[in-house]
Amino acid sequence: MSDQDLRIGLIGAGKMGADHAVRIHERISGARLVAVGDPDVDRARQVADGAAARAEHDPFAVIDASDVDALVIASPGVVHEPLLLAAIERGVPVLCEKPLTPDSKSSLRVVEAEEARGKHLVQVGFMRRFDPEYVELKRMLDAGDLGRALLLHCVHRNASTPPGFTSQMMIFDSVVHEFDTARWLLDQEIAAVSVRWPRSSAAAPEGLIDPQVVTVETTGGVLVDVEIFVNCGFGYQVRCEAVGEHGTALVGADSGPVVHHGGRWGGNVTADFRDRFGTAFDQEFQRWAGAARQGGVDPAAAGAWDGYAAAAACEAGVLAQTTGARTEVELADRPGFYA
Ligand SMILES: NC(=O)c1ccc[n+]([C@@H]2O[C@H](COP(=O)([O-])OP(=O)(O)OC[C@H]3O[C@@H](n4cnc5c(N)ncnc54)[C@H](O)[C@@H]3O)[C@@H](O)[C@H]2O)c1
Ligand SMILES: O[C@H]1[C@H](O)[C@@H](O)[C@H](O)[C@@H](O)[C@H]1O
Repeated sequence: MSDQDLRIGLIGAGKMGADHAVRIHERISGARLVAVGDPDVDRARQVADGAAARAEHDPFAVIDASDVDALVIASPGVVHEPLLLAAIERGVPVLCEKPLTPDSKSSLRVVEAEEARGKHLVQVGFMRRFDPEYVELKRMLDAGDLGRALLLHCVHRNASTPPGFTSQMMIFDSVVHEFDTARWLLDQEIAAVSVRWPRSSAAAPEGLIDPQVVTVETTGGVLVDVEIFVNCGFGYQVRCEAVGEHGTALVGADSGPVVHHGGRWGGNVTADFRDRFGTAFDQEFQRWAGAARQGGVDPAAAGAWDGYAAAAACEAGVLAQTTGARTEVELADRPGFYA
């Protein structure tokens, strides 16, 4: 610990907040956790105790604290907007877990507040941008190694869903990652979204349409298909195969030790996102802490505009799911501030 450490306030002490607290405390350098805010103060205390930080039941007490240099928001997406607006007003850098907010209007308000403040302060936790394999795929596409990109085939599978997880959440909580990934990998916007589905898995809770297939058309003429299957039962799997004019590249093929034992061979499937993207989260946080010490955000990360664009694509996706129709994405003009 040093006097130069970035002093971080964490908001939200649930599954993700607890994981990020350990990350800050044990794995990244030049930063330490000083406060944890959660209306469930017992949870806040439990997470804070593990990192020698203090607990607050009011998240705004963390945002306003004079010993907090930067914020991590890991509360549910529906409560992000007021927290982000308060952080922007205070002028502190903030790493906000995805989604920026759950709808495009509130996301645009965050974008406008940041632009009015005149400083890039908001980073959105689309951690795939820091996964070594995705970074290599992005490099190949940028360099034109595969020729022009034509298709992305994406697979996004979760073992199971928590209670209350809805068909709409499969778009704005899960496929939001693929919307960001496609925009980032291709340097194109999402133009239109369509959603179809087969019969539901018997493992899907009552009322959940699972799996679904989301088709995305980009402004540059690339077609992206996403299988979202959130009760696949066997583990966490995220894949993306890019098809270019001269070749293909696949990210997320199973890797790790191949074990031969007891007359069988095979390997392990990761259990969840913490497992599969642990390295990406660590890298995301380390780089963000470095940028936040200088008062800003990491240019390699998703910013507020990216969060807004992903929210607009989600909105089109949810509408497409409801109406069954191909739905165009409505996007505001991109301000020069986000060029
Ligand atoms: N990047 C990823 O892969 C990934 C994975 C999981 C979750 N997430 C995101 O992380 C965020 C948190 O998800 P989670 O799974 O940890 O949820 P969770 O339900 O486990 O925890 C959320 C916590 O936030 C607290 N909370 C509720 N309202 C709050 C408020 N107004 N201020 C402060 N805290 C509040 C709750 O008491 C709870 O402790 C969500 O935005 C989610 O989408 C991202
Ligand atoms: O909030 C989680 C998280 O974003 C995971 O990365 C994603 O795989 C899940 O589908 C989603 O529910």
